[in-house]
Amino acid sequence: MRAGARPGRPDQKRRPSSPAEAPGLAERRAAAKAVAATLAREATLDEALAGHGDQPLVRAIAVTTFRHLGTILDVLAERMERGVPKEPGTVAILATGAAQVLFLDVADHAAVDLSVRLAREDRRTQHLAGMVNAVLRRIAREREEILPPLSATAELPEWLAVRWREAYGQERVAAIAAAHAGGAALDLTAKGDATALAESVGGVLLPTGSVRVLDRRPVSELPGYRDGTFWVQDAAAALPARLLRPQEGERILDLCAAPGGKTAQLAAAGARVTALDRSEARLERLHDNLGRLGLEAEIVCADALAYQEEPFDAVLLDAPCSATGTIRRHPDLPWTKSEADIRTLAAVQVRMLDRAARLVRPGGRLVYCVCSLEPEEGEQQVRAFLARHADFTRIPLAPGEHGIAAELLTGEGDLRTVPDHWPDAPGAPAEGWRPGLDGFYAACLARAGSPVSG
Ligand SMILES: C[S@@+](CC[C@H](N)C(=O)[O-])C[C@H]1O[C@@H](n2cnc3c(N)ncnc32)[C@H](O)[C@@H]1O
Repeated sequence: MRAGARPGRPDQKRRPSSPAEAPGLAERRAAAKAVAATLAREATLDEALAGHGDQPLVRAIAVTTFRHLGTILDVLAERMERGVPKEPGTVAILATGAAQVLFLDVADHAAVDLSVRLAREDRRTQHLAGMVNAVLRRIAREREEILPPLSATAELPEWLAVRWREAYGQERVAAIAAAHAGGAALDLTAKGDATALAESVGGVLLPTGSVRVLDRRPVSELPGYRDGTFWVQDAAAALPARLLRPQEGERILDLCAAPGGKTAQLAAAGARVTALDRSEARLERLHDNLGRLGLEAEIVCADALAYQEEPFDAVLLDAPCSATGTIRRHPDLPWTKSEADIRTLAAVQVRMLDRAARLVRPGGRLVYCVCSLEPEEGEQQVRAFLARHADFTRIPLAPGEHGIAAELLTGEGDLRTVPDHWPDAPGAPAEGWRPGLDGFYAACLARAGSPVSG
């Protein structure tokens, strides 16, 4: 597969619209299909939307549907005597129709009429066309009473709201949900001088060393992109590699490396990096990314759980996780993950951490991180690891180290970022500031001993 290509599904390809087809129907069909495939867990929303990059309306409808799915499902349920059907194709037609009526600048008659046409053209939903018409018309009539004031927390599925209330409290959950609505900023990591990068792209140099872009130009149009002077990486995602303190010439293993944001940081610091991942397609992206940046790493396609090698000076484990810290970018996540997924992932993380520990030389360092807000995948995981491995201790972060303020640290000195961090520009006010950080957890651990004694 070409590097960067995503697996497509034949039925997601754009059909040429026939001369008789109503204007805008092809876009609604593509959006509803992408939403249905995502709800059915056949693809992530990004994968389902691949191939529609030149159709902003398709993306806008699908993304808006997921951003407001909590409200939309409540609104539908209140207006459907028998409840909202479960079949993903039907939910997608109703939900994309409601998203247009409630949240997008689309004429009601177009939103309703095209949704009804979509229902009619599929034999599984033909019989529901009348119901789609009635429900969406009613939502359009009642829009004024439905809309203000909306609670951001209502956009979260109940299972996630409940567990976050327990972990973070009601106030923080409301702030996180509000941050989801705003989407994510564009952050860059500089290969070299971050101050010069901030100046050249007209961005803000963040205290942690990343650069936040203030305008909305496409990345490839930013000065220095072609020359490989930076890569896109959320400011929180850039912190775990900093916690590892990579040194020139050190052998470092990046254990779940693709597509390579953290590998690039380690290589740019002069470390000799082994970048391991089990996904060949994602490693191709890593290879291409390093190529653009003029950086090098040994690339290994293998299962981390079976990998054996001479122990390294340091290991970075960016473990596969529920990714609930990245909902600003992936609004479909809460609707396609479950508590069971978190339990399954947490069990894999235990095994990965134990494997990673064996790959750290005596006296070496291990950084564990996840882009998840779930304590089972973060704080609890490291506490349990330290209880299992008496030869490892935590290296706590002091407030201010790496530019990380106390509010981004746990009581134990680990990193814990949440999407509502940095509502205002840290340091000086910045015009056009876009708030927020991905939710990340990271801990730096040291193995006892010295290289000589090992
Ligand atoms: C969170 S992503 C890594 C992101 C990457 N560190 C970066 O900064 O660009 C997790 C990665 O783990 C990989 N992965 C999942 N299970 C794995 C396994 N058993 N062995 C190796 N890689 C695995 C996935 O393919 C995925 O690329």
